[in-house]
Amino acid sequence: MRAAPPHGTLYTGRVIVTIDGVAASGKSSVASGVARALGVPYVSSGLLYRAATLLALEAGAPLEGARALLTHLRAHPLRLEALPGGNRLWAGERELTDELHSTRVDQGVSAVAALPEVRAWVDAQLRALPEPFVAEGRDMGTNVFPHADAKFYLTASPRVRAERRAQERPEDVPAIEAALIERDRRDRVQSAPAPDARVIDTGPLSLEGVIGTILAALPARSA
Ligand SMILES: Nc1ncnc2c1ncn2[C@@H]1O[C@H](COP(=O)(O)OP(=O)(O)OP(=O)(O)O)[C@@H](O)[C@H]1O
Ligand SMILES: Nc1ccn([C@@H]2O[C@H](COP(=O)(O)O)[C@@H](O)[C@H]2O)c(=O)n1
Repeated sequence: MRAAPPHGTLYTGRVIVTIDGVAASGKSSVASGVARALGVPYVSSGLLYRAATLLALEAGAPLEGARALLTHLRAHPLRLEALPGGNRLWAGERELTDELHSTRVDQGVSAVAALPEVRAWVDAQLRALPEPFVAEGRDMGTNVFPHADAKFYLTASPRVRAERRAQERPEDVPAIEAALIERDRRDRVQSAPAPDARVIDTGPLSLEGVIGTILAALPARSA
């Protein structure tokens, strides 16, 4: 069932909203809430990088070797399923979703995401998606959808993000914080906010507060 959108109409037609930000800043939770309110799907670009990383780790392929990785991806095509309740990632008949947020994928994914060939592979899949949708990641508003209708960029201090993530992971807060800082450093090249993005510090806000801030900032649409 679709939630009521903020302006009394569902978003329809060719509309893209981008939500980028640093690691664990709330991108997927916020994108999901915004998309539900608008009655549109959301897509988590990070899942494609995570899935490529998981397959490479399982195959024992070097994470820095684009050629071997892309050969593997062509042999095992990935499918991103953008459902209202969340994104699911499939490799053929096998669902990978629950395996994509492990610590080993967290640690390897930035190396894979640094490969231009892998970025082009992800970008092509995202640009083929039918609008409307909400897209979240690092470079949705800059590189992939520079023409997006509305752009947001989420931040929060490493400590706040680590405390939130500690509810989901076995590691303690200092270890998670150190890993987030390192992942931000490795992802820095593709993680700059778009000049026309609204930057939101989620630190003092609840999840509902961030979602409400974004919905209030969206241009009204007619059905
Ligand atoms: N404003 C908020 N207030 C409280 N908790 C939040 C807020 N935003 C997100 N969270 C919580 O923080 C955690 C991380 O959020 P989420 O997974 O959506 O971040 P992400 O940016 O998509 O992470 P990643 O970059 O690792 O994929 C989740 O447990 C989520 O519920
Ligand atoms: N647009 C994007 C999205 C993600 N990445 C890389 O994938 C990693 C996992 O992404 P999450 O959003 O799930 O944290 C991330 O650390 C980046 O290495 C990217 O480069 N561009």
